[in-house]
Amino acid sequence: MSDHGYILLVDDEPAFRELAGGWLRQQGFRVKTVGSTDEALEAKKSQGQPDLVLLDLSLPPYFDPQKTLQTMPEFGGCPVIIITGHAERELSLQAISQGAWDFIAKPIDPEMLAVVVKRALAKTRLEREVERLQETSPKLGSEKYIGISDSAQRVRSLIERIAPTDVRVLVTGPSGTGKEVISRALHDMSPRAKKPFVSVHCGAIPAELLESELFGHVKGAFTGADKDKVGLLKLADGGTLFLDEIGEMPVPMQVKMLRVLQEGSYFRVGARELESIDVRIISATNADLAQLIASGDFREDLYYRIKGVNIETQALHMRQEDIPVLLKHFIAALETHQSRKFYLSNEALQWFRQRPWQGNVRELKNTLESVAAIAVAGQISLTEIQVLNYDVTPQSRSPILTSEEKPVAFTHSLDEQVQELEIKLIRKALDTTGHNKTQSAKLLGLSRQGLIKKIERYGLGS
Ligand SMILES: Nc1ncnc2c1ncn2[C@@H]1O[C@H](COP(=O)(O)OP(=O)(O)OP(=O)(O)O)[C@@H](O)[C@H]1O
Repeated sequence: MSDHGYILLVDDEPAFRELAGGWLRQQGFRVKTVGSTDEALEAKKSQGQPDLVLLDLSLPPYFDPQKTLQTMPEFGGCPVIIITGHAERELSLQAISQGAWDFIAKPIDPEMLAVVVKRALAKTRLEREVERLQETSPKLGSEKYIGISDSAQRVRSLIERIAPTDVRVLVTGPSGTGKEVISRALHDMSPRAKKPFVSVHCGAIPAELLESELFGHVKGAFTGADKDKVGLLKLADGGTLFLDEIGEMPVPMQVKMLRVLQEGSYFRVGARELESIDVRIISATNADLAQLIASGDFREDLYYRIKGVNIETQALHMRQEDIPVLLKHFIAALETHQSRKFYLSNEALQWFRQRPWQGNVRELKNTLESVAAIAVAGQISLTEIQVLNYDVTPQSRSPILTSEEKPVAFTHSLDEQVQELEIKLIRKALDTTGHNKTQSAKLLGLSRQGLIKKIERYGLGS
């Protein structure tokens, strides 16, 4: 097969087919010529999807250009170039408005034909490349878990390594630290990505309903079961089942779940036939499962079945360096969502950096969103934070910057003061990251190259 591309030429004039087909073959294209739309669709079935279709509009059996135009979508989305008989300009324009890529008028100039065809094939190639990249890009999912700390980087690299496998994963860590974000990323980057991701909050469903929610039931299985019901497990078939707060699953249900994990099969409530499913199980908890096992509230055998690989998240106060990048990420999301810009003052950034954030990233995000909601002209400063009654004591203003901050005096030019501030911030960022330039650049919102230039300019290299 020629790798220049496969062209399907549809025209009812044998002489034209011969001539144009010959030119195109000389140019290195693989060409199939047919005389009607029926034959064209037949050829598509037997010879596969063309990269390009050259289509005469006046074709048997109807010789009706409108009818021919209606067949365009059946060529599977590849570019269609219309061949017009006698300078039918109107018709050609109409064809383009209906999705044709281009048109070319008879008598055809071979050089013109070659140009038009090459341009259309380049489009096909590009589109296929984009599709391929979208399907295979390994980073798309894990990049949603934001952070530059060692802990966040470890989490991302684990996601990338285990997502393509079917290994079971247990995500542990404090509430609001992104356990669900991780679980979704694992699914999005897996071969199951196009199948469902079904999330079950094991503690939120009353114990007596959980079995029927998960496994489904048959009509008449219990009072109120007035029709068959498909369970969440079946809905997740082929995809991922996310068992959130697995530590809260009632013990009798744990026994039933164990069977599913061991055998891949279960009974719907009230049913006699076994159901089989193929799901990947990801579980998450902020509870200490070892302690629950010791107190008899969690089955040890189930623990070993769900554990597979353990991904552990850290409380936000243990990785403060993640706060600026998380804020940047959430602000960008707000900007996209609200189509407006936000500006975070340095002092506000410091305030965000220092809070204990017991509710972790969830609390950070909610707080930012509340403050942004009242930010006049998008300015987020300590004033807005104070208006919402958050504590803004002078200590909470300390930090990166202000511990060394002097009162503003107009003894230096603005440029000099800006430079002084830049030097302080760069030094502080380098100290905070143990002189890691990539991380420092991220903290400062600069490119690595940009940071290196500034370090050289100010003579800050050690
Ligand atoms: N590293 C992160 N990157 C981006 N967003 C994050 C990150 N961590 C948490 N979030 C955001 O914080 C919020 C809480 O995250 P998530 O629900 O995944 O936490 P969780 O650990 O599953 O919480 P819980 O234990 O309470 O269920 C979500 O809005 C999520 O998008």
